[in-house]
Amino acid sequence: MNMYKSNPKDWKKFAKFDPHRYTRNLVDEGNGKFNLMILCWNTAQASSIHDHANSHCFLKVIEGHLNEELFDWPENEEIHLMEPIKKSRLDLNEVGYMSDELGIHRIENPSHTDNAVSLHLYCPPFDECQTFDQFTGHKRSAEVTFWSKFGKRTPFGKEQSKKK
Ligand SMILES: N[C@@H](CS(=O)O)C(=O)O
Ligand SMILES: [Fe+2]
Repeated sequence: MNMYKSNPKDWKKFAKFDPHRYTRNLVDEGNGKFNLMILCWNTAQASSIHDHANSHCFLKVIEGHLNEELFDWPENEEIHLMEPIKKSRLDLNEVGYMSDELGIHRIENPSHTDNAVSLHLYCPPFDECQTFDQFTGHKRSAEVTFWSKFGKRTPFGKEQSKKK
């Protein structure tokens, strides 16, 4: 991942943006052993504070840049404001690593003019994680979803219910 130098030609067809939320676009399922995905961050889009469900997470910025805020796991249920213990910036072609052992984090495209795109490898894959409210420290489970898989929009809304 470190050696790869971003070339949009390689990944453009997976990079789908949504005006309301950052998107997760599945590129490869690694025979069930890992998930490789492209995440697209419109201007000012961010994830909520979340864990990584015991998975190892490698990410590389392949367009624009991203900011990461690292937090400690909340110790108890008491209402408290979560303060970042570290803030870092990931520039184009930079690689980061995250796991539950390091804590929990939040990623943001801080730019108000430029999109950002990142390549994520999760091993093992996961379909649920926990998200945390920065203002209370309270957590809840959240299903993680793909905006597209292998370049095709994932069925959603009416289309999805027709299939059930
Ligand atoms: N771990 C997040 C993206 S990020 O904010 O690291 C996800 O899989 O959606
Ligand atoms: Fe993350």
